[in-house]
Amino acid sequence: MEFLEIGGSEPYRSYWEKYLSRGLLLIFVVDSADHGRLPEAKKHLHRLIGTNPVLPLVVFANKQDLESAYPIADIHEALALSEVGNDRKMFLFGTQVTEDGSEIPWVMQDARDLIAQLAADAQ
Ligand SMILES: Nc1nc2c(ncn2[C@@H]2O[C@H](COP(=O)(O)OP(=O)(O)OP(=O)(O)O)[C@@H](O)[C@H]2O)c(=O)[nH]1
Repeated sequence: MEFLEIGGSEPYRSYWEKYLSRGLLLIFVVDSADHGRLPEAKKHLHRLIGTNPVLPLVVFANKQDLESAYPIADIHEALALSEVGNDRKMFLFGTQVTEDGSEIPWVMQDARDLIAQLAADAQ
């Protein structure tokens, strides 16, 4: 399985749609503590998934270790995930990673298994 990580900053955004058309699923990572940018993340997410009505979507609400992080329910609301529709498989995980990557939380392992399954189903 091949993963392509495309940065979220402005200069990289033009690549999103280009590569998405060749992808088996979309993994969209947001910073749960960056409250100010969630509306922008929501806008881009909905624009992206609007190009393919059935592409499976996995959202990582990352940085859950930070005190200021929005809980999952708030991320769900902020990204308007209830508007994603019933034709698409959609999953939302609260995630966090350690700085040196030494610990892989169980939720990441579950997410990995799910992603592998979704990719296999899409092939
Ligand atoms: N506390 C905490 N910090 C994190 C977590 N994940 C990433 N970081 C830190 O956030 C900073 C930015 O991480 P990047 O992954 O480079 O940022 P990014 O937003 O993905 O950058 P682009 O790929 O350019 O969009 C780094 O200092 C990471 O160590 C997390 O779960 N918790």
